[in-house]
Amino acid sequence: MIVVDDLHKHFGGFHAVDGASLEIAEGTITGLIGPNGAGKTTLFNVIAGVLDPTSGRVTMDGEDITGLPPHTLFHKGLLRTFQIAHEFGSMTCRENLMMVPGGQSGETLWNTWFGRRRIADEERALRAKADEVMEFLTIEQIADLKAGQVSGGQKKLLELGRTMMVDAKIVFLDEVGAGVNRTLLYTIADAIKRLNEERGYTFVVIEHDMEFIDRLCDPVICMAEGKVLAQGTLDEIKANEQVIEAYLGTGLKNKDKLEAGA
Ligand SMILES: Nc1ncnc2c1ncn2[C@@H]1O[C@H](COP(=O)(O)OP(=O)(O)OP(=O)(O)O)[C@@H](O)[C@H]1O
Repeated sequence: MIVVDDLHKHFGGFHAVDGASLEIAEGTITGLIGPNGAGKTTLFNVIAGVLDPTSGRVTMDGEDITGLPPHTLFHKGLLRTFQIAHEFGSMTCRENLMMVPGGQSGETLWNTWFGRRRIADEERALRAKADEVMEFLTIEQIADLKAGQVSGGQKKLLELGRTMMVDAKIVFLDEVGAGVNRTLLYTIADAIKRLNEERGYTFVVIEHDMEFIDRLCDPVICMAEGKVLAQGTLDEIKANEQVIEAYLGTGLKNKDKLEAGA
């Protein structure tokens, strides 16, 4: 589905992504792990059009999507979750979801004058969709709360919910579990699994929590120093000499991360 071929992203003389090549198969929940500074987020940002690559190629279903801007990729069904921006914190959770689909009729002056009925119909449909998404994620109870007031975990579910407002094919999740308690972490993992199984979403998940990765991901790809080191099941990755060395090379704290959940 996604093929990344010899991708480079340099910041000045620093090679954050240094010739990474990998494939994401349709229908998988692929885990992306690696020690701090391995280049995972930078790789995500290049694939999702947030950063231009220095060189290399990204294709989606055979089509070259290298360097396409996020909104173009969004319309192709490739999404990357973002934290709910501060300025949207004063809107309700439902409104945050309703804002997602672009190109609504209400956006043009013509429609403002002549299309009131259509706008009302679209708003009703959007509201129903938002409510359906919140029900799927079991967060109906926060619909009318301001997004800035809900817990960190609920915010993560809301971020995931934003990807459900459009027909996403592949979703990139960057540490959705960070700073979230275990119970909510499992709720998030469960939602990801159900979206994968019931709605056919493909996921790529960056995560440091190995238990989370273990629960969800197959295959797992390990990066270090801007390169892909290994790909396989989590057990294969954990047993890989190069992977162990890469984690050790960046200090014991990282090695503990690899072993956590073993
Ligand atoms: N805009 C930038 N300018 C300069 N250096 C950057 C920039 N963005 C990232 N880097 C550097 O690139 C390297 C890779 O960073 P990146 O965030 O992609 O790693 P990561 O694997 O996601 O790490 P972590 O697990 O800690 O989030 C880091 O050394 C980082 O400091």
